Amino acid sequence: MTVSSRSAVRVRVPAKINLHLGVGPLRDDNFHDVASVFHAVSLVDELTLEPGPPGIRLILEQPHTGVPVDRTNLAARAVQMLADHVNIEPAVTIRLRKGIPVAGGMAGGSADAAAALVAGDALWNLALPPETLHALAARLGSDVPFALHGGDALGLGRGEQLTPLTHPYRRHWVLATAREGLSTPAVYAEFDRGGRTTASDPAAVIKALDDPDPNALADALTNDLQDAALSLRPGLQQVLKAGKQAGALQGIVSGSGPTCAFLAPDPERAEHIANRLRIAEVPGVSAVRVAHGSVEGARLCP
Ligand SMILES: C[C@](O)(CO)[C@H](O)COP(=O)(O)OP(=O)(O)OC[C@H]1O[C@@H](n2ccc(N)nc2=O)[C@H](O)[C@@H]1O
Ligand SMILES: Nc1ncnc2c1ncn2[C@@H]1O[C@H](COP(=O)(O)OP(=O)(O)OP(=O)(O)O)[C@@H](O)[C@H]1O
Repeated sequence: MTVSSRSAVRVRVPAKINLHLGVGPLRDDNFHDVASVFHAVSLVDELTLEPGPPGIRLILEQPHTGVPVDRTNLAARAVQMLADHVNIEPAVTIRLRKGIPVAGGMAGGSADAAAALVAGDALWNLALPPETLHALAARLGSDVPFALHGGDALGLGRGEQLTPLTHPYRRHWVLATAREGLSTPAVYAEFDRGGRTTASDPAAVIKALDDPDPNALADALTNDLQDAALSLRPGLQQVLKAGKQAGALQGIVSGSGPTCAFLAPDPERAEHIANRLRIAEVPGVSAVRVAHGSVEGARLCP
């Protein structure tokens, strides 16, 4: 198919934290049913898509070990899937600037896939309905649909069946990223070895989102994968302890980890906690960053 194409488009896409991650038993398709409360935070990747030579070329704007630059990159896979869907031979260059930690439990690759779908839709003037983009996103990965939508949402099934959760409150976070990533399948496999069969109920976190008091949310934060992540990376116990000592209301492993997310009462105290954590120099922590949520999902930059 021949398409009219713009010169270049740029998309910003956020990371996620799971405010609640309830995990059920392993399904026949080797995924787990989850009850996830997703929360998009202001740590972003930027993806630019521009016309290029035939094929899909990917350029990382800063070198990143662990991020593939071939067709296995989730952004390249998303562009290919979109092109196949509308019967286009792609001829594009993807430029990726990563602000989301790699293999950090913050859905960085998923974010790039969502950004690539939005960028391809715009570059090729497709104007696909949101349901089509959502369906393509779900085929790319369980966290990809949420990266398209952003905000706060309950995710059921593999995490791809989304119900938006609306509330007026901004939350303040300190994120301690790790020097070394954790593999999501490895954390789920460790969870299976634990033999747990009942997923935690997300009701308390959903209720706490409607409460202006951040202590309510702090008390409700839950991650059924946390013990598995801690068993694979025992040093995270020390990170969680250091965040609490630095003044966080609560600390939690983000998704499959190893990033730890700490809830702060307000922006000033988030900065203060971040500074104290930096000074503490906890082993294994590569960076400490402040973020807020929720923020919107993958969106074109003006
Ligand atoms: C841990 C979370 O980030 C929480 O939001 C997600 O559940 C993981 O989502 P994701 O990285 O998009 O995962 P996918 O790319 O769909 O799947 C990668 C692997 O994670 C495991 N996986 C993922 C999602 C799910 N509901 N159950 C699983 O068991 C499976 O081993 C799967 O092969
Ligand atoms: N665009 C991408 N950015 C980062 N990693 C990618 C990308 N495409 C593919 N990958 C591969 O995916 C692996 C997981 O990276 P990612 O940053 O998505 O992990 P994650 O944030 O822990 O995922 P999640 O929270 O969704 O489980 C990486 O180790 C890398 O091999």
